Amino acid sequence: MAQSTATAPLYAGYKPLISSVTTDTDPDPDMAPSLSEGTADQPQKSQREGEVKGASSEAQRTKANPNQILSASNSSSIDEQDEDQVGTLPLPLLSINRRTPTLLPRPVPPSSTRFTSSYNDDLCTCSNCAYSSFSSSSSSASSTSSSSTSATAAGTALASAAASAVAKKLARSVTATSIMDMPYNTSPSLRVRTTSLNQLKKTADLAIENELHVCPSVMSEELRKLLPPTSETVMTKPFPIRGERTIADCTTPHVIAMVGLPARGKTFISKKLARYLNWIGISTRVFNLGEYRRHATTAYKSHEFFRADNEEAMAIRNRCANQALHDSCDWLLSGQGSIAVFDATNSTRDRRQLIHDIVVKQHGFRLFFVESICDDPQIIEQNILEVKVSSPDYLNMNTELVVRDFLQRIEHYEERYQPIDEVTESHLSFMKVYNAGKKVVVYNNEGHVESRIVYYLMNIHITPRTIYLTRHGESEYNLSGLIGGDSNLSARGHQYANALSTFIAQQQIDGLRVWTSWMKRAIQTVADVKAPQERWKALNEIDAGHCEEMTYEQIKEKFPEEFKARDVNKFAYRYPRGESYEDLVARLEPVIMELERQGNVLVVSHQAVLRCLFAYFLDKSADELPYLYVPLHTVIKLTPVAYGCKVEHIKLPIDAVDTHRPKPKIPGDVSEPGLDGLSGELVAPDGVGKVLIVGDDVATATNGNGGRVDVQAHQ
Ligand SMILES: O=P(O)(O)OC[C@H]1O[C@@](CO)(OP(=O)(O)O)[C@@H](O)[C@@H]1O
Repeated sequence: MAQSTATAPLYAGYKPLISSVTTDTDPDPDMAPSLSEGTADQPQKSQREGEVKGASSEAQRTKANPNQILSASNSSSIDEQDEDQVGTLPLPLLSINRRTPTLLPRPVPPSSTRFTSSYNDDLCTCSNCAYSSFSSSSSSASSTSSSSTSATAAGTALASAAASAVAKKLARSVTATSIMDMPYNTSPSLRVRTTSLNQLKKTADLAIENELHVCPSVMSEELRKLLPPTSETVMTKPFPIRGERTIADCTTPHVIAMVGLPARGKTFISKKLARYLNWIGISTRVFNLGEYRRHATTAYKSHEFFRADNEEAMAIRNRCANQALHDSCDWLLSGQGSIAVFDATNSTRDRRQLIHDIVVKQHGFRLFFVESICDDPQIIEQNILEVKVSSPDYLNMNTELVVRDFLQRIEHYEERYQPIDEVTESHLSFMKVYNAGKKVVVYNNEGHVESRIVYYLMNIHITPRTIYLTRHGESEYNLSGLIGGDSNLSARGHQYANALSTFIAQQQIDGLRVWTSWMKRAIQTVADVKAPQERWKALNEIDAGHCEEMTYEQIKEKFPEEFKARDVNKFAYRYPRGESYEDLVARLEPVIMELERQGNVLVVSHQAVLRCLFAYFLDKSADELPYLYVPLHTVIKLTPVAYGCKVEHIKLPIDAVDTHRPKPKIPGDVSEPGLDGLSGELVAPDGVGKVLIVGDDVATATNGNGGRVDVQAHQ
């Protein structure tokens, strides 16, 4: 609804031009009352002038207010618009006017079937299928159609109706074409949409140029391709990208409420899910009830606190739950975020009903429950040992005591636990994950965001594994400071390839798989690595478009404004005819999804691509992402632990140039330090990361042992 309200101003100024459409004697006054305002006698010349004037003022308006364009560009908003408003656009109506006499009479559909979003349902103007579109229409429509072959007065009226209908359809196209005037810096998502809207414009032009009355079913293949998108032809990217989601997919805030007994991995799921959603551009925050409880109470003493008959404690727990839930909703209401994950046990029906009342009934948000069910004692014990022993609740308590206390805590919850029930809670939307993903049940899945969450949670696993990330060896272009391209490795790059294969062999990694981009420098780097290899085009380096194979200095000289713009917002900046980091994240989503499914993997890719992958594992923001330090000749070892990821940097001792360009203080400045020598920092997040430099023996072995490297000091 908000969308159609927002689109209204786009049409507001066009009423006078409607007067040019006079042959439309639409029998249905609801359809387009404004269409009857004009006269048939106005000369075509003035009509054309009006047409041009209208078009240019439309363009100006469009430029002036991209927000309106946003609304208009949304295909659903176009489809849902008030037909009156749509019918007021001038441009194609004139063309239709000229061609009206050639239109064949055809049946008028019942008003309820008119102007649906698919052209297959449109009024068809060819004699071939006068009946086909509306074969199920009312009998009066059918009887009208029986006389369609004779050019009677009724037929003429019908032809006008048809012309009007087609005009309206084209009016939509013209509404859409105005989007082509959008400013260059419009969000990438809109620019992608423009592609399909360009098609709409061509549709209008071509349809006018060609025989407008030709039915899609008899149109040439080429012309049909240019028709407005239908559910079959609609052009979208495989994955929407950051920012776009917040506009399009996530307009309704969501609360994801966890359900389950303690030690069922709820916090693991919450944190991991939030990391993923933030990475794909949906602002997400976890509200953990345990933290509220710790804040509201003095030091935790024992499981007694969680007894169902401990009224005092129960009052505190309920207060904390209310507070956490209200904070989640307030955060969503403030517009800072799109998804709040309410990480609590929510283990009774009453609690879930309360959440539903507040989230859905009071605020009108979407609510999705994720219940984690686990009856595998091994998984539960592992969970307690991994995350509960180090919990602030159990500071300085020995492991055995912790396990015993925690198991008793679980028992208290079990007394009152009511798993989500499909019958009594059939109004809820939820998924159940059994034994860390062995089985998944989805119920009342309500939309795109939920679907993505379900898909993601179906892919993650908790089997221990390690991911190794490395850039290719130093390339010839790295040596000369050129970006992009597809050059070979330098001599030192080949040395790194040798050292890497030895290092990997030394690690004796179980079931290792090697993934590389399609670029020569990446493939050459793993030539000697003994493991199954896969090439991913998605791992190719960022496409620098017109700036490919140039140095930063050359870009600055040739495209100074572009160069500066990239420094201002490196994440969102898209190279002319190339890509942005934002695009990269979208392109890499399938890679992340597959990485989540896999065991041990070595990924050999490029500076920008690895920054994106690294940011996912390290939960880095869009601002930090394009500046993460990913130096050459260094292996980044990622080991998932508890709620995060352990990071180790293993630098193999082969020199390489430093290609990192830190964010300059002044956008566009290339004189900043950092272009030579080490400029970035190896990231050691949360104190768990380590920088490891492999000993000199590797270099010696590389040089003096026919490529057989003896790697040792990397633990
Ligand atoms: O985004 P910035 O910091 O420019 O880094 C990306 C650049 O890194 C480079 C090297 O400069 O990657 P790589 O050598 O890993 O393929 C370029 O090809 C690429 O354009």
